[in-house]
Amino acid sequence: MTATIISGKQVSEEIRKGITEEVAQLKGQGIVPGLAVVLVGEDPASQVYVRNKEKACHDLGFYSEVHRLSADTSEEELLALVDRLNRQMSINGILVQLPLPGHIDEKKVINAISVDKDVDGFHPVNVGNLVIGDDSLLPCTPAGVIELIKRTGLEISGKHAVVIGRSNIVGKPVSLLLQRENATVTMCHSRTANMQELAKQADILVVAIGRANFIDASYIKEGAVVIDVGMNRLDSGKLAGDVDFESAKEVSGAITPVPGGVGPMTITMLMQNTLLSAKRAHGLN
Ligand SMILES: Nc1nc2c(c(=O)[nH]1)N[C@@H](CN(C=O)c1ccc(C(=O)N[C@@H](CCC(=O)O)C(=O)O)cc1)CN2
Repeated sequence: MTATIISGKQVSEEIRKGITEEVAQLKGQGIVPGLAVVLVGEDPASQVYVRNKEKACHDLGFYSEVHRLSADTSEEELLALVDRLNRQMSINGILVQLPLPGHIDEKKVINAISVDKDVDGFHPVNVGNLVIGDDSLLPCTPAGVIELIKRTGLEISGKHAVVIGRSNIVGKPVSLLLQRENATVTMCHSRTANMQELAKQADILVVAIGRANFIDASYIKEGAVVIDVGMNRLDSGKLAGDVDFESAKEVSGAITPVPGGVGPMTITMLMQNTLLSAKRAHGLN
């Protein structure tokens, strides 16, 4: 079987084109979506992601502010900045880049972000609305997974989806979103006894466990859609997903690569959330 390679880069470009057009229309009404990104410390990967978010704002016509704070910034100082951004009219979305240094309580910071500006979709109110199926800002990576499947023209409704991983950021929300799209969802995690047997029943297999190349062809049903959310930096410096791509592509019907699969969708969905938030702030949508 020759698997379709699902390009997150290509889907991302399509979505960004649509966002750029909408932003141009809003500008005609005097509305410019604004995103504030806050980075604490000098984590090299976080610095790259923040630069990419700043570039996305520039490319798509958003107003952007990047607040680069030193690693010894206190929790109080960070909370004061979030409070200021919550009240700043030109800002529609606030994102605090994770992970934060150990002396800062991540939960406290996320809870301090205004629910309406929480473009990461991490605030407990947005998470709760996702659980009960109400409208909310959706977490970017899980929302990106759903967009990727749908825009590739693959069916979700009525399919058996198996999600490997139960993190708050990916596994849990992606399971809820697949269920919302009428998939029947099975969740697996590190204590699941018969993971291989369950995974092999999946029409759609989403993997987010943080273990490089863990899932090979022996976990995959012939023709299944395989979505790899893993991003593991190997000693060689190369990036690897949680799925052994070379092995998995021999049996799957469609598969995302790493890099170039789910990753590029994360920032694009962030821009989409910021646009949505800006429209809502002006009584549109
Ligand atoms: N506040 C947040 N912090 C973090 C999030 C998040 O969604 N919100 N997610 C990750 C990092 N992240 C965005 O912040 C992110 C990770 C990866 C990519 C991406 O495009 N990956 C590329 C490969 C990039 C590379 O070579 O390193 C790909 O997979 O093709 C975008 C965004 C943790 N923190």
